[in-house]
Order: sequence, then structure tokens, then C-alpha cells
Amino acid sequence: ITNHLPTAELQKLDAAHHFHPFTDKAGLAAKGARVILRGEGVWLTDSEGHRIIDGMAGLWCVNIGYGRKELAQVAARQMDELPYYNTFFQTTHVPAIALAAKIAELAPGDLNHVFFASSGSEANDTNIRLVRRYWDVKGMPWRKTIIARWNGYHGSTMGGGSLGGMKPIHAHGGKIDGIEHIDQPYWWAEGGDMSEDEFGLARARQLEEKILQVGPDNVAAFIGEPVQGAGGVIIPPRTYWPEIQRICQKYGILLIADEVITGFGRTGQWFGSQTFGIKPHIMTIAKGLSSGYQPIGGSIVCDEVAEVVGGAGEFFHGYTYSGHPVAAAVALENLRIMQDEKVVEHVRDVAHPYLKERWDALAEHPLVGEAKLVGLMGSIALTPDKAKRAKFAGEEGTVGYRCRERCFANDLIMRAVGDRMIIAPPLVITPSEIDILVDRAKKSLDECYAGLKKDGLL
Ligand SMILES: Cc1ncc(COP(=O)(O)O)c(CNc2cccc(C(=O)O)c2)c1O
Repeated sequence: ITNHLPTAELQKLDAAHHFHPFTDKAGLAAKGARVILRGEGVWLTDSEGHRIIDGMAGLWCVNIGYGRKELAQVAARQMDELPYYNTFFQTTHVPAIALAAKIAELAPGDLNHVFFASSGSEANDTNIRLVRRYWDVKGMPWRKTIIARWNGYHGSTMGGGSLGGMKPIHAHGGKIDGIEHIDQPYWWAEGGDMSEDEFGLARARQLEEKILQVGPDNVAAFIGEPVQGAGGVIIPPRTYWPEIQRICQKYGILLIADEVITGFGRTGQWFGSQTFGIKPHIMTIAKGLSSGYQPIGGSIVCDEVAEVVGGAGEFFHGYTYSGHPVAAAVALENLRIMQDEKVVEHVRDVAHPYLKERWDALAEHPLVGEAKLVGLMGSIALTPDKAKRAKFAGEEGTVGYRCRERCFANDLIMRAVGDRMIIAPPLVITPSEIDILVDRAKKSLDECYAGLKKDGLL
């Protein structure tokens, strides 16, 4: 039933049997899901023949763009050779070895050891186990608390979902013990009359307050995204990360940088930690690791943590598909393409500078309060009053939803997070494709604005 049934039939079957993630099931069933058939570069085609420019690279992940046949060929060859074997019982296989070595080569500093998973959530669950085991071995088994940020996102497993600071996720199934949250460095909405620099320090210093409240001897680690992605592309003030780093070093707590979105070129360097001057003990990776062509994630672990945990007998953790040979082979080919075609340099030297000029110009739009971009992840804050950085009357997210609907109508995919619009296109996007993306975004903003005016909401 792949591409041959008519859309309505596919939608009916989907509504009858498919439980979608993060979706209002009944609402979608009534409306019918958009059936995506194929992708090419930055373009998607749906079952109604619409050609859509994918401003979100799938879910922040299709860094090299759709339709790269080399990855399919590598997958087929690996499937023929060794479709699966595990790395549990003192066995390994070439794809897992080669990918771990390649990641160690690309990762900064002494981040030389990779624990594989099939997703970012699973990798963050690994991280919870790793840091708690590290302190056990160091003779401080009480050091279990991990501090994270409200409105951070670290996945949807019980561990990853608890590390995340999104209350609706905690409300659906609960939160595990030993996780604490501090406020996010979101100056535009929460900075009041502080300067960005002051605000960055103030929010970072909440970490020290929380450490003292929990008791320094009880804190295992701090986890944060260099730039919060699913939280709305919240780019922290430049004073934030150096202060977080200083506080982590002062209390000797481990620092985990969650690079699931910011990793593999998204911010104009291989890793977001390099863009923000963060020296983490552990990095969470997924998404751009394989450009989403195969489900794979992992934790890149520094020498010290790897030696402590690795030198203390069996580490009782792992997954059937940790380092899956097909996923690993495809990820390796993805990274080869990124290196050979200088994709990260393209982001830094061509796509980011070109997009930045046009993205910044959106801040002139009457609906836009702030337009920010780092590498190829950007956000605009929608507001009824720029000077006051005001929220809209009525339920938060209503305007964001209306704007996202206009984007879809204009065959552009942009994500709405609350009343912020965000983009994270494939890293291979060209200047002419950027023009199309921004033109469609501007048209959607104009239509959204006109609609709000007509409905007396502005
Ligand atoms: C920083 C970060 N950490 C962990 C995860 C979890 O990865 P998995 O989904 O592979 O378990 C993510 C995932 N980020 C993510 C996933 C799904 C949707 C959206 C959105 O912004 O709509 C964002 C993420 O952005």
C-alpha cells in the first residue's frame, strides 16, 4: 500500500491504525494526515503532488538533504554482508568500530569513546546511568542529582523526558527522581529590563544556587543544549555558557552537552560546543549523525569518564541495536559525504551568511519581535508589540499555529513553538533555495498578519 492508494484511503488506514507521536490522535483522524511520498535535496513531495521546501530538515536531522543514493547503496551492501549482529558479548563489527573511530576523530578534545543508541532519548538515558555510575566508582554513590533547564528538551523516554524541562511531558507519565531544573536563558521573553549580558549571568548563576540547595556533594552533572532547539531555538546570551562552565568546574560536576540538534554542522562548526566554547565531559548525539536516514544516536564520552566507568568491571547498560551495523554504516557514509563535500564549511561560509542577511531583515515585519540565527538554526518571535516584547492576548501558541498553517498552505515547512517560528533547513541548502524559503516565510507572515487584523486580534 505504498504510493498507490489514493490519499484519502491512506489517511483512513493511518487514522485507523497509526498512533502518531506528540499528536492529538482524534483531531488528526478528523483532519487526515499529509502523506509525504519522497524527498530530494531540500524538497519534499506529498501524495497530492505538492512540492514543499522543508525548512525543518525533517525533524532537524536531514543535514545532507534527501535523496542521496550513496546511503541507500551502503545500506543495501551492509544488509547483504551483515544485517545485524550485537556488540554485547565480547563481539564487535567493522561498522561500529569505524563509526566510533570517525566520531572520535571529529569530536573536540578528549571525547574519544562512543556508547551507541538508536535515538537521542536513549543516549540521554545512557548518560544518566553513566554519570551516576561514575560517581559510584569514585566512592560517592550519593552523587545522583542531574540539573537541567526548564523548556530544555532531551527526549521522550522516562529518563530523557525527565531531563527535559517541558511540563506537559512530565504531566503525561511522570518524572524520574533526582532531576532538578533551573530557568532557561531566554532573554527576549524573560529578560525584562536586564541587558542580555546581565541576564545570561543571572540565569547561569541559578545553577550555583541549585547546587547549593541540593548540596554540592549530591550533584552528579548538569545537562544542556548549546542552543535549545525544540524549546524554540533559544540562543543564550554570550555570557551564559562561560559562567555555566565556571560553576561546573568550581563544584567538580560533570557537564553534558546535548548536541542532538546542534551536532554535525548545524551551528556552522562540527559541534555546537565549539561554537559556544563549551568543554563537555559527555556529548549526546543523534539526528545529523546519519542525517536521519537510519535511526542511530549515542554518547561521546571523555577519556576520564570512560576510564573510570570502563575500568570498574561490567557496566550494566545497553541496547539490542547499540551500534547496529546498517545504521552505523549509513552514518559513516553520511559523515564521509559531509567531509568530502565540505558541508560544515558551506554552512559557515555560504548558507549562514546568506540566510542571516535575509533572516535579520524579517525583524522589520510588523509581526516579528526578534529574528535570531546561529548557523542554520533560526527563530523569529511573533509579538503584537515589538518594543514591549509583548505576548499575544489569548492562549499562547494560537498565533504560532495560524502562522504555521499559512506556511503549510505556501508549501513551506516551518515549526511553530508557542508563538515563535523556527527553521533548521538541510545544511546543503543553496542561496537560491534560501530565497524561496524566506520569500514563502514572508508571504506566510503577511497572510498571518492580515488574518489577525481581519479577526480583530491585532
Ligand atoms: C536536544 C535533543 N535531545 C534529545 C532528543 C531526543 O532524540 P530522539 O527523538 O531521537 O529520541 C531531541 C529530539 N528532538 C526532537 C524530536 C522530535 C521533535 C522535535 C521538535 O522540535 O518538534 C524535536 C533533541 O532535540
